[in-house]
Amino acid sequence: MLREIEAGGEATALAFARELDGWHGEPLLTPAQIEAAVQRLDAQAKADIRFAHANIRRFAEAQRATLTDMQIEMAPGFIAGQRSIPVNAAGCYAPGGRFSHIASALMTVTTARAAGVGQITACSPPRGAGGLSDEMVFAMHLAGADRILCMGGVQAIASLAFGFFGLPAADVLAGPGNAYVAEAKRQLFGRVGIDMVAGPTDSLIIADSSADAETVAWDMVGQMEHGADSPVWLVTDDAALAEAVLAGVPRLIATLPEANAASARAAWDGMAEVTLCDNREAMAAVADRYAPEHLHVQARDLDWWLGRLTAYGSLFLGAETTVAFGDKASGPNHVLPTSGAARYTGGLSVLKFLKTVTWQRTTAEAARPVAEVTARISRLEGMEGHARTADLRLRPLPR
Ligand SMILES: NC(=O)c1ccc[n+]([C@@H]2O[C@H](COP(=O)([O-])OP(=O)(O)OC[C@H]3O[C@@H](n4cnc5c(N)ncnc54)[C@H](O)[C@@H]3O)[C@@H](O)[C@H]2O)c1
Ligand SMILES: [Zn+2]
Repeated sequence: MLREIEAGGEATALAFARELDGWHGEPLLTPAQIEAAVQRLDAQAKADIRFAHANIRRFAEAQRATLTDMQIEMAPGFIAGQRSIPVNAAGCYAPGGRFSHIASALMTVTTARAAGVGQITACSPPRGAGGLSDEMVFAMHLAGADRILCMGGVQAIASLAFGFFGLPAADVLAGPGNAYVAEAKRQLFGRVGIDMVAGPTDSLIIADSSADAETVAWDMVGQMEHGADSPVWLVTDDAALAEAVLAGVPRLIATLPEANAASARAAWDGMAEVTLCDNREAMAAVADRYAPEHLHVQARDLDWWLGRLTAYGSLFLGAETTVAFGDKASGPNHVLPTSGAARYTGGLSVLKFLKTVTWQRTTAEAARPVAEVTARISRLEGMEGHARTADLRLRPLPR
């Protein structure tokens, strides 16, 4: 699809949008359409999206503030430094196939804005003949999207990367999506930056005997709603709790609306695991090995767990919080590494939209020792051209 779209251009992207999503409208929203969606949306939805946005922005801005430019004197007169520079253009994908992930729009666009990205395009697939929902448009607009593209799947990712429809070609593509979206981003990586290759969402709960079995079971069921390929794991050192959760989950699933229950049942039957351990160190070792996207601890001594656990996308400490808080509204980003990728990366942050670059500058005097060593190392390597450029710095430069 990527090859076809690159060769065929905008017309091919639009043809896929018609074929796969039944979309016959314009790809880009006009300012009037955005304004109309903002006007139509009810006050409670607006207030809730504003609440979530304010938290996500506050967290992302604090994250940005931890990154300070630096410079050091390597030797008197020789200075080297480091700066963080935002990319020029970002493309932010919010999934919209099964669910309309307005929270993903907030997570990606808000974070790109906090990083200082110049041009941000947000996109999501049309939800029926009306295109994007009013709440999706409101969320994208509030978060600071410069343009809104009503398109999903590979055709959207390609349009962002290649700069179709007058969009600035994206330097970074961010946001979760299904297997087609993830694979398109993976194949484009190198030409553009991406946040990560995201697979189906996963969650692990650590619970000791202080946990409430019904709460643990609900937290598992809630995340199993994502579907058949979304694993949820329970790790416990309390056999009675394990038995109670095993008995409780099917009962709770049955209380959900049928479509959601079907997804949760498929995840429970196909993917879920309960692991019984001897002690908390063994539980921590299991969690580190699974490196879950979401890790929720419902156990005593939360500070011990915070210090001990080393592999997760985002950590939820205590029964008072829940993974859904992070998914929707509490502040830390929900675009997170899945399928064990938390062994080597964290989730979406301002860092994914920033380039950490370095610079150097020197006086002729301070350059001398560096030039001498550079020339000798270059000659050891057989690089005479490099050596000559260093030699030049041992004499006064012509003006
Ligand atoms: N990790 C996270 O932070 C996170 C957060 C939210 C959602 N998600 C994940 O995002 C995914 C959302 O998937 P979705 O499908 O609901 O929405 P989506 O927006 O990712 O995909 C919908 C698009 O898929 C394309 N498509 C459908 N069938 C196709 C086919 N046969 N060939 C080519 N393209 C096709 C269509 O063009 C459509 O626009 C889920 O896997 C969910 O778990 C992850
Ligand atoms: Zn979730």
